[in-house]
Amino acid sequence: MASAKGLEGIVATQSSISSIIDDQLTYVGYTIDELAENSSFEEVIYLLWNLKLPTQSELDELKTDLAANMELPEAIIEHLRSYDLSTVHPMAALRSAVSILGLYDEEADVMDEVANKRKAVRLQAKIATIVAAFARIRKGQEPVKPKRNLGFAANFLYMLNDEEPKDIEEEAINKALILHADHELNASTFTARVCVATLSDIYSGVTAAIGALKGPLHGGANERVMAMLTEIGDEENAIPYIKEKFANKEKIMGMGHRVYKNGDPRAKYLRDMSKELTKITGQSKWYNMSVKIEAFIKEEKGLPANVDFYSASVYHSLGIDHDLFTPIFATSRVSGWLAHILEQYDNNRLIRPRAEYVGPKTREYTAIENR
Ligand SMILES: CC(=O)SCCNC(=O)CCNC(=O)[C@H](O)C(C)(C)COP(=O)(O)OP(=O)(O)OC[C@H]1O[C@@H](n2cnc3c(N)ncnc32)[C@H](O)[C@@H]1OP(=O)(O)O
Ligand SMILES: O=C([O-])CC(=O)C(=O)O
Repeated sequence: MASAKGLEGIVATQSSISSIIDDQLTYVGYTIDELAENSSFEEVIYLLWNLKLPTQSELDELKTDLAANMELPEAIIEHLRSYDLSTVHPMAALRSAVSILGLYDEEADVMDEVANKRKAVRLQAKIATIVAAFARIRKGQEPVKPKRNLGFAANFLYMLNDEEPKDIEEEAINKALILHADHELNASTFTARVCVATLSDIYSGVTAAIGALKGPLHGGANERVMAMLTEIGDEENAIPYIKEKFANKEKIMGMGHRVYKNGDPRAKYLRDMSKELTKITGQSKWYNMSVKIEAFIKEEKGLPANVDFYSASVYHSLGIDHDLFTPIFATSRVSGWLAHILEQYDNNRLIRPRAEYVGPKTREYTAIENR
């Protein structure tokens, strides 16, 4: 039985949600380009969960439902307050809070399709609030309740900053949320599907997925990109810094991808946003540095920038704390996880691959006193 390390190239399921073909990403057949240019995040959520674009009234209903479900049970706020706020990473806080959220949902273990869709709305809505509330609590600020008249992107920024965002800020977050929403069988989505294929509940699936997204080889890379840019500090240090990383055989965060070998189609939108936003904030150096690094790594190693690379300078320009970058990714990707969870339930079979055994051949047991 031969194995494929990291399951590279293995087709593990069929899915109607998103596809990556010839370096083009589509959600339910619509290119990411059309969606990024024209749609709202709520429209994309509807698309991923229903496999069709909403009519205006369907979209209005989803928006109303999401806004109505954003508020957190007081018990979750109390849990967030109880963490060691000086050390707990927001992704760890989010992972734990989502698990705890399941304890307060009477329908958590109800498995019918309609109840699962209701839970999907509740989870999608509340994850944004958990991220914003935790960010404020750890600064000694009170959490801000969502406003029913704001869209998802604007509400998230409002709850984070206690101030309604400017149009350009709302547009940037809306586009980033669209671009991160789904990505075929990435590691966290696969994790979610493996979990719920045992017929475990939605909260377990999303909790497991958050754990997988947190790692630096996946969603956790965006925070580390900003740490790297900060360490580099100035444009002229960029190439010597990367050369040293190469000499030490260290990986450059935000570069490379398992599937895209010629370029991640999401990166160009984030690159453009980074250019615009860093210019507005008078901090073009982050963009200039990023462009230099991207070109050098492409030239030296043939590796493209992935979605995490330019999202770092985009979120930084919006004044967002660096350790919230991956939780923002989760706030978007939960829409994709939920779509895949619903799809998995719809046509389920336990996911249980095999391992190629490479340990010692069968041996005789030695009694403990003779070892
Ligand atoms: C949303 C997302 O999850 S996007 C990915 C976010 N993750 C990152 O940005 C972390 C940095 N990137 C990486 O670690 C990898 O490119 C991954 C994890 C994304 C993909 O990994 P894999 O498909 O397993 O590629 P793998 O690690 O085998 O790399 C192939 C070769 O390219 C090199 N390589 C890949 N990525 C990088 C990188 N970022 N920096 C330097 N070298 C790299 C590897 O060292 C390896 O070289 P070798 O053949 O000489 O040993
Ligand atoms: O697909 C992957 O392996 C990682 C990725 O880009 C994502 O999850 O958006």
